[in-house]
Amino acid sequence: MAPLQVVRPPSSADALLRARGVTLEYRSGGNAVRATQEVDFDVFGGDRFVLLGPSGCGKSSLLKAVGGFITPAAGSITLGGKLITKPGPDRICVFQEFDQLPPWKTVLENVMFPLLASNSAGRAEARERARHWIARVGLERFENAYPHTLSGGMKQRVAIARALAMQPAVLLMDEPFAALDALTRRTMQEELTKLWEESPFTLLFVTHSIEEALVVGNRILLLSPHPGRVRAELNSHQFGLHSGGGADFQQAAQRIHHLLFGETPASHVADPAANPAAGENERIAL
Ligand SMILES: Nc1ncnc2c1ncn2[C@@H]1O[C@H](COP(=O)(O)OP(=O)(O)OP(=O)(O)O)[C@@H](O)[C@H]1O
Repeated sequence: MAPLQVVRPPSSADALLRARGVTLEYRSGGNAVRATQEVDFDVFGGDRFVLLGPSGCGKSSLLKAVGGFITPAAGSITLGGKLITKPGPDRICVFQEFDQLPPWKTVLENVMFPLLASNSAGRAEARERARHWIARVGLERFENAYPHTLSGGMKQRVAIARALAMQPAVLLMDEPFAALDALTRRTMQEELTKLWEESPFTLLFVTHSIEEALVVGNRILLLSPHPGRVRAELNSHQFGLHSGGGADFQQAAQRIHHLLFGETPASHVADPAANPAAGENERIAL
């Protein structure tokens, strides 16, 4: 195997979102379930940052903590230097479930709703912003449709329009395409990437698909199984929608698989002499 190169990320002082020593626990009865253990990561403005790992490693829990829905048992998460303690309109989440849209509201009403409910815009502005984003996701002909008349992919487009209309500091996505068929999933990855290319936003994206992580992300945090710990941080900006069949892409996917499920910790694979300051969690270029 060719030696892995250590990537030097921008200084963490410039991070928009910063997680430090984040341990997440759930209590049920007298027992505590530890979901993550001392997780560190930095997300910079305009990153497409992916949390990748096997089922149960705490990806969704980390997203919920960034969303402000759960509080770390230890450690902290800051956004723009401020400690996250509760949900806010600066962090909007798109989920996997198709029923995240109230069925009694039309597409237009669904997209307007959070803008109005959070007092982010008056009715006229909310309408204008909603129509803009509905058009950006290609649903202008469906403004007055109800969710039950839409396909799964169309419902996810509405959820994305609704989230981006809020202009969040970070868009949170929890396996948003996992319930779609393979072809639609690919299309949605393409559309999300295009939206980002047209006007970049900051994305924190959870998936357990290695391929999806490489296509969607520019940086990937690999988490080890339960409780989730940082296994490695990867730079994947060189891959995109059209690299799926390429040899480099396949090799990168295999390396990630090895890092996730192989026995050699990333810190042993990378050449520590190349970056003595990297510490416990190596940053690796694929
Ligand atoms: N509400 C909850 N109460 C108790 N335990 C929970 C709760 N939510 C998650 N857990 C536990 O926390 C751990 C991490 O779960 P989480 O859903 O964050 O993992 P994940 O990596 O997102 O998994 P998946 O890919 O399967 O969605 C698991 O062991 C899970 O059982």
